[in-house]
Amino acid sequence: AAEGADLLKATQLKARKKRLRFQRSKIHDWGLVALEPIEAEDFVIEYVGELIRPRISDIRERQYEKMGIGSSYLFRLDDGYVVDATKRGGIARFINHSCEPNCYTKVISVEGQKKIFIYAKRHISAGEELTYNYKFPLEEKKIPCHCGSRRCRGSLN
Ligand SMILES: Nc1ncnc2c1ncn2[C@@H]1O[C@H](CN(CC[C@H](N)C(=O)O)CC2CN(CCC(c3ccccc3)c3ccccc3)C2)[C@@H](O)[C@H]1O
Repeated sequence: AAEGADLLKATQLKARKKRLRFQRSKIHDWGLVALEPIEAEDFVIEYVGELIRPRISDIRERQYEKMGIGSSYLFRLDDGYVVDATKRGGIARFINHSCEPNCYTKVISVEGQKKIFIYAKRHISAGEELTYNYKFPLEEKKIPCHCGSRRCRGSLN
């Protein structure tokens, strides 16, 4: 808990709002682009959504599949909890996956409330699309990856 609070304070200190914009992506549909340079390890944005329990997320996942909107505004946490950005989400839900990402995610629990923060893995120039590794579990049905990086694994899952 202490570690979470310190990390949250450090994040808030470094969290001078980064100017970001969602726009058409070369990777997939819409993506999130940095409008200003971002330094390595800088806090970029929080993945905001509703924190839902595993059972609820299964029900919603089936709902979204039925509505044909895919389940991927869902950010799965290690303990099975899910942050669902489908209905009430921040623009972080537009960040695409890359096999050589320029950001990484960190889950911090503060007073029992889990928050997902996205940090820069390296210096990001203005105009670059933000990406992180989705770390999707391996599945039979592959989603081809269009990240375009040299060491692309070819699929998201
Ligand atoms: N490297 C990559 N290579 C190939 N594909 C990649 C890569 N990275 C991400 N993706 C794709 O992006 C997905 C993740 N995505 C990241 C952002 C995305 N680019 C986007 O433009 O939304 C968020 C999800 C995309 N979905 C959109 C639903 C939308 C909808 C559905 C049907 C018809 C119209 C609209 C919807 C709208 C309103 C409410 C609910 C759903 C959610 C991955 O699951 C994968 O399909």
